[in-house]
Amino acid sequence: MARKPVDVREYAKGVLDGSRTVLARAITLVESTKPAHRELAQQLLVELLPHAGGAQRVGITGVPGAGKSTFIEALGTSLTAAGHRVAVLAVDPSSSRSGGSILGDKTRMARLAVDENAFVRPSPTSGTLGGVARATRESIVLVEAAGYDVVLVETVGVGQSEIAVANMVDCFLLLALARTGDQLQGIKKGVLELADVVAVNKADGPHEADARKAARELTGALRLLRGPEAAPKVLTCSGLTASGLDDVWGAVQAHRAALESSGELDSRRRQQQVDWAWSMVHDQLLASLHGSPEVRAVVPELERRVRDGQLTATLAAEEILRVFRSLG
Ligand SMILES: Nc1nc2c(ncn2[C@@H]2O[C@H](COP(=O)(O)OP(=O)(O)OP(=O)(O)O)[C@@H](O)[C@H]2O)c(=O)[nH]1
Repeated sequence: MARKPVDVREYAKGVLDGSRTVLARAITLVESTKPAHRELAQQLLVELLPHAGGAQRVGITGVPGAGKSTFIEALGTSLTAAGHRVAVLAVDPSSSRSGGSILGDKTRMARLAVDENAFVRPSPTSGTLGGVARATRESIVLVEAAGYDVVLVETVGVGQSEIAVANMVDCFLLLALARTGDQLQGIKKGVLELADVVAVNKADGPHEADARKAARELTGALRLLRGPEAAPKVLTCSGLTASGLDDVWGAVQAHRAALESSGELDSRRRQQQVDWAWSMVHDQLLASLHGSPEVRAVVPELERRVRDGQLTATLAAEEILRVFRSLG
């Protein structure tokens, strides 16, 4: 077993040399919330940033049961067979509550987990969505520096985590399911607005016709929602039989090529960095507000008075902010 790296240079060298053990440890470092680790992690990221940015970053979402792990396993193995190096990361804030990650679990991607050209990492399991998303964003830098040229970031299609993932990738892929009667059931409008490519999954055997019908309906719905120009392409595929995966990957690449030729890829990534900085400011301000004993001392009473109609929400917010600001 490799010796544990002790300083930033050693970490950086190990990552750049493609050591999986050091890469795994470096990710653990960026996931840590301990101040000493945070400082070391930031130094490491500064060191590795010049070597990052080379991968195709793809977000993958879908409701639980949409077949994300089967799809990623099939797509990932076909990409490694074609000579790519594939990293799979995940954003699953529920894992911080349950203590166990439902996404990116190695046992769900048995073939990819033992593929020497793939690196599968479960979702970080500590902290808020902001914290989990930060760790995953920083892990993208690490896996890119380690030479992975495709980064797949998986997220479960419930809650705010899709927005976080859409903001860290070049292409956001939605895996949908055919559901007779109500094809849009379970897919939130917000996710339809974020998707760059949509694939109706499990288009195999007796489900194939339903999947094609769902794809047509989704195409119509997306044109209404986003306009004919901006509406993403809707395809059908099966993670189980691997049919249609080439087309889905083709659509992901076509989307990237369009972004690249218009110069938008670069500006999108730069804007993502700015948004990321601000989202950390928001998270940290809120965390220090909620963590302050002075604020906590006044909040229950203010909330009670708002609930009872004795105080307006505006005045309550002003009072909370006044107490927070007075702390200097
Ligand atoms: N027919 C068919 N079944 C599939 C396909 N992909 C996955 N399944 C089945 O659907 C179920 C869920 O698949 P997973 O790949 O675990 O799905 P997931 O979206 O990761 O699900 P969660 O882990 O619950 O989020 C499993 O029973 C799979 O065998 C597919 O392409 N076709």
